[in-house]
Formats: sequence, C-alpha cells, structure tokens
Amino acid sequence: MFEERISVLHEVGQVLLEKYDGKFANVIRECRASAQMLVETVVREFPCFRDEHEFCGRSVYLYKRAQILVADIWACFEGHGFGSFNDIDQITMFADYRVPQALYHFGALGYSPRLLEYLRRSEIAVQQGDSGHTQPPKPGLLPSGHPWELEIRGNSIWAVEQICRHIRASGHNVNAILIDFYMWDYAKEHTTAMRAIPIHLTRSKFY
Ligand SMILES: Nc1nc2c(c(CN[C@H]3C=C[C@H](O)[C@@H]3O)cn2[C@@H]2O[C@H](COP(=O)(O)O)[C@@H](O)[C@H]2O)c(=O)[nH]1
Repeated sequence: MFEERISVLHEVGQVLLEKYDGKFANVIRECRASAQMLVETVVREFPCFRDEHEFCGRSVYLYKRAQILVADIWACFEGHGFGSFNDIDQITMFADYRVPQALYHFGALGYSPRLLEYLRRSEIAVQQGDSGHTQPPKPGLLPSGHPWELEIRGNSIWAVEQICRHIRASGHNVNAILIDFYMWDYAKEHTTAMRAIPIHLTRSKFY
C-alpha cells in the first residue's frame, strides 16, 4: 500500500497548503472547539478520510481516522488549548481491527460460528501467503468494505457505546475514546492471551 499512503500524504499536504496556510492548527481553529465539526471538516476537506461504505443498500460512515485524529489531539493536549472540545463525548470508537479483538475477549462482542471459522482459517491462509477477494470471501484478507468487515466494525462501535452507557449508569463519567484507548492498550499488552482470538485481516487506507 506504499503508493496509496504516499498519495494520502500528498493530498493532505496539498489541501493544507491551498486552504489552511499549510497549518493543521488553522483547521482546528475553524472548528471552534467542536469535535464533531472537526470530524466533519476533515472528512469534507480531505477526501482520503472518507471512510464511507454501502451496507445492505444503505450508506454507513465509520470515519475511523478522522475520529482518532480528534481523539489524539484531545488526549495529547489533555483537553486544553487545541485539545479543548465542548462535545468530545460525541466521538465514537475508532473502528479498526484490534479493539474488536479485546471486545471479544471481554465478552462484549460475539462472532457467529461461521465468521469465527472464517477468521481462523484466514489467519492460516494469510500465513501461507493466500488471499481471497471472491464472494463469499475465500479465507484470507477480508476485502475493505465487505459486509463482514463492516459488521465487525459497526458492532464494535455499538459495543463501546453500550459499555459507556453501563459505566455512566453507575455514576462514572466516561466516553468512547477512553474505552477505545483502554481496549487498544489492553490488547497490545496481552498479545499472548489475544493470540487465541482471531482478528480480521483487511488492507485498508481507512485504518
Ligand atoms: N482503535 C485504535 N486504533 C489505534 C490506536 C492506536 C494508538 N493509540 C494510542 C496512542 C495514544 C493513546 O494513548 C492511545 O492509547 C493506534 N491505532 C491504530 O493501530 C494501527 C497501528 O498503529 P501503530 O501501532 O501506532 O503503528 C493504526 O491503524 C492506528 O491508527 C488506538 O488507541 N485505538
């Protein structure tokens, strides 16, 4: 994906130079402390962030990279200065591949036997250098935008929303970003325990 990544960098640089005096800080300023507006602006102005797909005849918008971008700014600036957003809780988790694995580990996400079997066989197929793009997918890489990939990502968002609701109901303040960061760090720190849980393998510029 080297060429694709280079073109993403060029696109971002070009938009910043043409519209924002070469500084992302100007994009943040324009959004007046709204995380939602920053996600919308990034997706509108930088086409490579348009993580948009068709699912069962409907458009779905996952915006993983736009949301992790806003979340990282919020976290790095500890909610102050450029990281001050009055609606940060509107951001949903950044749906990619590692957090679903942790959600599965904690029992917050379940996979059908058919999907589980497919993911297990895919890991072996990819290790052996096989990849498939047929319908239904041959064990291997799950194509970006495939309904199964969208189901895993979409259900991860919903699972994290449910976790937030449960935690809030017990009187604690939390948001999807904090749950995502926790899950991602947990999965990274427990790679041995996680090895038994199959992960979906997708080549995508949206992760
Ligand atoms: N959903 C979700 N995806 C996450 C992260 C992070 C790291 N976040 C930490 C950073 C500061 C905070 O303290 C977070 O703990 C990376 N990734 C994704 O993995 C991929 C590989 O990335 P890398 O290993 O960096 O190269 C890439 O698609 C990247 O976007 C996360 O937290 N959630």
